Amino acid sequence: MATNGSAAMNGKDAKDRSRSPRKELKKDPSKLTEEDLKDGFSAQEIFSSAITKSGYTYDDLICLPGHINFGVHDVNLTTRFSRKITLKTPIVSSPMDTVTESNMAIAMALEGGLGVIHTNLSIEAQANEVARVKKFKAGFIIDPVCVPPTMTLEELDQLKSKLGFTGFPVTENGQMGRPLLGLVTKRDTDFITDRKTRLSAIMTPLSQLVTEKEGIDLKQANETLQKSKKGKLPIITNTNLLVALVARTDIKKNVEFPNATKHPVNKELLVAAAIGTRPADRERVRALAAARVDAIIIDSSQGDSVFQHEMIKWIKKEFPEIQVVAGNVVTKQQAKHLIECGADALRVGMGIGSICTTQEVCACGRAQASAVYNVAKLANLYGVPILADGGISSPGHIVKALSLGAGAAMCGSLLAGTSETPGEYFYSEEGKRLKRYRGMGSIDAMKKGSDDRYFGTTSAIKVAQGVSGTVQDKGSIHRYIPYLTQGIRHGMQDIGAKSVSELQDMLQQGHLRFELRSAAAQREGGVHGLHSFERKLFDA
Ligand SMILES: NC(=O)C1=CN([C@@H]2O[C@H](COP(=O)(O)OP(=O)(O)OC[C@H]3O[C@@H](n4cnc5c(N)ncnc54)[C@H](O)[C@@H]3O)[C@@H](O)[C@H]2O)C=CC1
Ligand SMILES: O=c1[nH]c(=O)c2[nH+]cn([C@@H]3O[C@H](COP(=O)(O)O)[C@@H](O)[C@H]3O)c2[nH]1
Ligand SMILES: [K+]
Repeated sequence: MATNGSAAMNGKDAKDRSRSPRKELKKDPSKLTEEDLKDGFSAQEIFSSAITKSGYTYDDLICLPGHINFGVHDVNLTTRFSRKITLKTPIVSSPMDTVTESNMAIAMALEGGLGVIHTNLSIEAQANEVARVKKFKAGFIIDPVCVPPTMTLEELDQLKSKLGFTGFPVTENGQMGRPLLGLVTKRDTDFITDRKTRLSAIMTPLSQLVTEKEGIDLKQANETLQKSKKGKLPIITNTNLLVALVARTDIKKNVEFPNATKHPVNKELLVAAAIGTRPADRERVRALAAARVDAIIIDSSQGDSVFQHEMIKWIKKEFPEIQVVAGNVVTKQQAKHLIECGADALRVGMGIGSICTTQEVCACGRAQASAVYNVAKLANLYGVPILADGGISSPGHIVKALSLGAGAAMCGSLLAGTSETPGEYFYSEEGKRLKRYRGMGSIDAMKKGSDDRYFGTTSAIKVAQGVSGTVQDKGSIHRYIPYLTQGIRHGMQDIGAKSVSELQDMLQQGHLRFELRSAAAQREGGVHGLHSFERKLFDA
C-alpha cells in the first residue's frame, strides 16, 4: 500500500494513472496472494462486539463457499456432545414434554444423535423412561402388552382394536416380568363364537410354545422364528419369567443402524435426562443414576446460579461417571463459572427458542449466533463442547451452529411433530395432521408439573415464559434425521469441510468466511417471486 501510494506521487506514474486508472490497479493474476483472495469476514471480525455492538443470529449470516475435493458421502459428522460422549449425528432432542420421552430417545440414539428425557414427570416415571432406553435391543420388544388368563375374548377384542396388533403373551396378573402362562394369537381366537370365554381356556399354553432363554441375540432369535414358522417368540428366564418378545414382523422391518450412539462395551444405547436445581432434584439424580443414565442436563434458562453451581459439584462428586451438561448460558462469564464447577458440556441459548417468550418477559437473553460463537470460543479453551440450543428450523441452521463452534444442535420445534414424540396426532379444520408443541415455561406445561420450579404451588401469579402451539406431522425420525444429516453434509461440502473438526479448525484459523445479510439479501435467499409453490422436504 505504502509503495503504491508513493508511486502515485511520482510524476510519470501520476500522468499514466490519469489516463488509465484501471490499468494501474490491475494486478498480475500470477502474483495474487492469499490476502488478495480473501473474501467475506472471519467469525472474529463479525462478532467482535466492540465493533458491531449488535447481536446476530443464524439468519443474519451466510457462510461463503470453499473448495470441494471430496464427495458428499465423505463428509464425517462425528462430533463431541460432552467431554466423554461423541455422536455420529450432531443432533440432540430437547428435554421437553412434547419432544422427548423414551421412544424419541431410542430413535434419536439409533440415528446417531441423543435424546434428553424431560423432567416434567415424577422421579419414578422419568427413571423408568431412562431404563426403557437402556433396555432397548433392536428387534426385541422389551415391554410387550401382556394380558391375564382371566381376561375374556370380548375384552381382548377391545384391546386389539385399540392397539392394532393381534398377539399377546398371557402372564400371571397380565404383567410384564411375571411367569409366562401362554400366548394368544389370531389362530387361537378367530373361530370362538362365545366371546365371554376366558383366555385361559383358549390360549396356547407355555408347554406347547416355542420360547428362547434370556441372553439370546437377534440373529439366533431370527433363526428360531424361521425354523418354528411362528410369528412370535417369547424370551424367558430359567424360571419362566417373561423378559421380552420377538415378533417376526418386527424382524422383517428391522434395519441396521450403523450410526447408533452406543456404549462401547455393553452396546446399550446412550440416553440423557433433565433435572432442576431444587433440593429434591438430588433424589431424582440418584434414581436416574440407578437407571444408568449417561448424561444429566441441568435444565434452567439462566444457568449461572448458586443453585446450579452446587448441583454440578454434587453430581460430579457423587456420580463422577455421569456427564453433566450445565446451562443455559449465553455469555463467556456464565460459561466460565459453570465449567469451573465441573460441567462436561454447556447448553447455549436464552429466549431464542420458537416457543420462548423469555426475552420479551424478562428482557434477558442473546441473539443465538453471537451466543454460540462467544461461548464456544471460551469453552474451547477448556476442551468443553457446547450444544446450540433452540432457534433451529432447518439443516442450514445446524450447519451454521457447527460453523460457529457448537458440538451439536439441540432441537425442539424442528423435531416436534415426528411420530416418536409424545402425544397424539389430530387434524386441524383445514385437514392438516398436527401434534402439540409447547414451551416448558408455558402455562400448560407448568400446570402439568414444572409448577413449583417457578413460584411454588402457593404462588398467586404464574408468569409464562413460553407458549403452547401446534406443529405439522413430520413422519418418523428414521426418515427425518437422514434428511437433516444429508442437508448438513451438503452444507459442509459446499464450505469445503470434510468433518466437523476440520470445520472448527477452519473457524479458529479464520479460514471460514462469513458475510452479514441485509434484509433484502435474506429475502433473496428465501423463495421469492412465485405465484405459489409447494415445499417438499425430501424424496426418499
Ligand atoms: N432456554 C431458554 O431460553 C429458556 C428455557 N426455559 C425452559 O423452561 C423450563 C424452566 O426454566 P427456568 O424457569 O429457568 O427453571 P429454573 O428451575 O432454573 O428456575 C425457576 C425458578 O426457581 C428458582 N430456583 C431454582 N433452584 C432453586 C433453589 N434450589 N432454591 C431456590 N430457588 C431456586 C430460580 O432462581 C427461578 O426463579 C426449563 O425446561 C427451561 O429449559 C424457560 C425459559 C427460557
Ligand atoms: O423461553 C423459553 N420458554 C419456554 O417455555 C421454553 N421451553 C423450552 N425452551 C427452550 O427452547 C428450546 C427449543 O427451542 P426450539 O423450539 O426453537 O428448538 C429448548 O431446548 C429450551 O432451551 C423454552 N424457552
Ligand atoms: K423466542
